[in-house]
Amino acid sequence: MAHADIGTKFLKKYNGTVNDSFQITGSKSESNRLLILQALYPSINISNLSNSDDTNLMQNALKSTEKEINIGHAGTTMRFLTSYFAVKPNSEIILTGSARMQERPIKILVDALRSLGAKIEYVKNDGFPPLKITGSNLTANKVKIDGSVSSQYISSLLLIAPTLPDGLTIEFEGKITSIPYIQMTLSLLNDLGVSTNFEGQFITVNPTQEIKNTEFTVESDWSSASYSYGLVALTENGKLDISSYKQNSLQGDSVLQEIYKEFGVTTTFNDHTITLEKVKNFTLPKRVEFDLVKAPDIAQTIAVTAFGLGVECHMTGLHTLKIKETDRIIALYNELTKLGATIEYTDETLTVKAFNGTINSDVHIATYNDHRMAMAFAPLLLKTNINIDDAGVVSKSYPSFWDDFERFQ
Ligand SMILES: O=C(O)C1=C[C@@H](OP(=O)(O)O)[C@@H](O)[C@H](O)C1
Ligand SMILES: C=C(OP(=O)(O)O)C(=O)O
Repeated sequence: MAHADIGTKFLKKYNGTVNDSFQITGSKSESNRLLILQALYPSINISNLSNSDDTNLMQNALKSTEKEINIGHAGTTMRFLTSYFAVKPNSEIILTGSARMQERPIKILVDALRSLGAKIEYVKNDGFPPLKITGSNLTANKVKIDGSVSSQYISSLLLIAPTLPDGLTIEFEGKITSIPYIQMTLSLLNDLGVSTNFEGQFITVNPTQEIKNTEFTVESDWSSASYSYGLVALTENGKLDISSYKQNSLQGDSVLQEIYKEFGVTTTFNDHTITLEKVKNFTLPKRVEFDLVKAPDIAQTIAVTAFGLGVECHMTGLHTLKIKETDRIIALYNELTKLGATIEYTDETLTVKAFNGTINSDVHIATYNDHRMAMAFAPLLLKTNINIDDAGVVSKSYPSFWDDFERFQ
């Protein structure tokens, strides 16, 4: 989908107010975990499943009878299916993905599965997809893994762990990254009736044949909500009602509620709807600092909000950003600089310097096949005319993003 003129269209219609309500699709993280669990325990029913590409790819892969399955750009789909197919009886498949997916490392997970007895071979480059996976019975029950690169490897092992004859004990080497995603996986297992224990550098999962709970409702996606926060933050007195959210979320990105207070956006729960509201005449801080090691997916949204408001913003805990849909630190540097920003970065930090000039207009924002680049920059349309290249990339997690966005008119 080419949306090169989306900025011009938006600005022609936008009448200066943001006041609306809409429903955001289900969390792709919860959805993709529950789909794997449903494939392992078929009595599970899921409602409010995500309509994202990544979740559709997961559903299609689980139904597929083909020898080769292509999961496109979907990281969780790739990582979770690797363990799933490694234990699927009588199966032999090639699991592949987009050119970018073939650059996203998977060795840590493959080594862990192989140490448990799995049969996995690299089809092209060692350490990267595509993988040839032959299903087998894994009988070992202990594995050591580096937890500092991606929590998706850990969640992948945890999802199959209760189906192993003796369950599984995972021992972490190094610091554990993106912990809320591991806790989300454990909570869903606990809801199913699987008993788990996470203490220090160890997680233990007990073997489970019969599950207790079969009904699951996916909460809406908090990472997708971040773009509504970004939009409201850039208004004078905007207000948005979005649903369906829970006060006790499994999603680490619900920390947005705290983070956006710093930009003058309040969050109020009313049943399952949250109201985001910009505080009138809010006095912005000069500088903010956030450690995003537990919420890496909202880094782009925050960087753009801070730039749009002229607030200096220093973010740490970003070491995983370079192996996501694109190298997100470089992508942010490139695109914010085009708009006039001064950016400093290292491998794990990014600073947007205070800015009080005029944002450059008629700039093309490149999106690098990264949904979050398109959605994070969109709120800047309240400030200036920009063109978001390849705007259809949003479908990876939030297919109706532009429909929701174009309502603020
Ligand atoms: O488990 C998950 O659902 C996810 C874990 C995170 O990845 P990392 O653990 O690689 O940071 C996150 O960035 C991704 O969007 C979704
Ligand atoms: C990193 C992301 O997804 P994945 O790793 O699942 O491709 C994301 O959605 O921001």
